[in-house]
Parts: sequence; C-alpha cells; structure tokens
Amino acid sequence: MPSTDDDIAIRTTDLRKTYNSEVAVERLSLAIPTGTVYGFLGPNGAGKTTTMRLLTGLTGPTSGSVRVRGVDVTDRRALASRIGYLPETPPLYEEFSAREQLEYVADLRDVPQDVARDRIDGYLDRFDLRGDADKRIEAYSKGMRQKTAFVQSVLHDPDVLFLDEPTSGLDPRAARAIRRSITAFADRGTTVFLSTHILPVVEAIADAVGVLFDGRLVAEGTPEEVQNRAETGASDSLEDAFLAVTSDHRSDAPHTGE
Ligand SMILES: Nc1ncnc2c1ncn2[C@@H]1O[C@H](COP(=O)(O)OP(=O)(O)OP(=O)(O)O)[C@@H](O)[C@H]1O
Repeated sequence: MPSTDDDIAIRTTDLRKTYNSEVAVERLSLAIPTGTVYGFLGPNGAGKTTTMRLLTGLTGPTSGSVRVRGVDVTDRRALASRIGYLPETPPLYEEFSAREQLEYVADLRDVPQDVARDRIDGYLDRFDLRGDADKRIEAYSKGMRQKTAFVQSVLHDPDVLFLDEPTSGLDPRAARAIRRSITAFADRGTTVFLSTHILPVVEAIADAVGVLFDGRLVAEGTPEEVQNRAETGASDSLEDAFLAVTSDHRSDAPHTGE
C-alpha cells in the first residue's frame, strides 16, 4: 500500500539547491516515517546543513519540494508549532539567563505559562542547569549553551525535531542525557532528524540512516543494512560503512584534497 502523509513525517521530492555554480543538494528524495530517528551522515561539505535548512523552510530550494507532517514547508506559520530545530549555531540572547531565554521561547511558541514553567524546571533539572538557570548566558560554557539550546528546541513538544550535532561540546553525562531525551521523544512518536559526525550516537539510537555525499544520497537503510551494503569485510561498524560508501563515490568528486 502506498504510504500517505500520515505515515510519512518528512517527504522531499527531487530536492535541489545550488549556490551560484555550486550544487549543495542534488535530487534528494526522502520519505521518513513518523516516529523514526533518522541519522543523517556525510563528510564535511556534503550538504547536511543545507538540507536541514531546506527541511525547516529556512532556505528555499532551487527546485523540488518539502512536506513535513503533510505541510509544505513554505507555510512557515503552520509549521512553526510542529517542528523544533537545533541549528549548528543556536540563537541565544547573551543578556538573558537560561530561564529567561526558555520562558521567552515558550511564550513565542504559545506554550501556556503553567505548562512552560513545569517543563522548564523539569529540563533544567535533567540537564543539571538548575543552579545556573538565573545567570546570564554570556557567562555560560559551550556545553551549558548547547544544553539550553536543545531545551529551547523541544519546549513546545514538536512533532518533528531537527538536530544538528546536538551533543557537540557536551561532556559524557550531558551527551547521555540528550541521547536519552531523543530516544524518549521517538518512543512517544516524535520524528527526529539527526545530523552528526558522532557515529556511535547514530549506531546507538537511529532506526534509519542516510549518507549524503556531494549533495547526493549515496546510501540509506537501517544501520545494519547500510553496514551490510557497504561490504566492509570483517570489522562491521557504521564508521567502516561510512568510509566505504563515501570513498566509493570519491572518484566522482572533482577534487578530494587528499
Ligand atoms: N550560503 C552559502 N553560500 C554559498 N555556498 C554555500 C552556502 N551554504 C553552503 N554552501 C556550500 O554548499 C555545500 C554544502 O555545505 P553544507 O554546509 O550544507 O555542508 P555540511 O554537510 O553541513 O558540512 P559540515 O559537515 O562541514 O558542516 C558546500 O560546498 C558549501 O560551501
């Protein structure tokens, strides 16, 4: 039976994005089922951030289309309450405290005040931020900023969550708290689109993996399928598979720098 927009949380059709003569994303067609944790992999410059920006409607495609939960991403108003986005460089107000930042974002997303207060307290505890919650963000470490930014992306309980390197700069305890949160969201039916270079994280929590190389999807499937397809031999890890599928295509690249 063909899948419908009810089952498919993220659907892209022949997505293409160019910057002048540079092709950043080429003929990308994705159909990611609701509730999936999708690990989005690719070497530096492959087009992952560009894809995230296309999927969240922050940049328009040169051609092709994107629907998230059945809504065309050009309809930003309809989409805002349904998606959460943690970008590579999260927007935080330096002069705010974490609590002020989170209250501000909850208000923007129309989360009722009492619900917001409870959620914020819960997240501040879970991420060991409660003691620093009233300090200005300008005095925060990279990890404290990253945790605050993660919380702000999930405060409104979005249906689809886009995360760009969510565990970047985090110590093992904080990274584990984020991984557990991602899994808990997915268990409740949230779809998580996760871009990261940390392959063990993908191995641990992703249901499906897509590998982008030079703007094109060069492998897709469960982590096991991608590993098997790469035929890496004895040591079957996602890292071996990643290196195999991206080097298979390396000869097509105009210049590898190696
Ligand atoms: N605003 C822009 N203007 C021009 N070119 C851009 C722009 N954004 C991205 N590109 C180009 O598009 C290609 C893909 O970049 P992108 O940032 O999407 O890759 P990435 O996979 O996220 O890389 P990384 O893992 O290093 O963050 C690169 O060649 C990059 O130079």
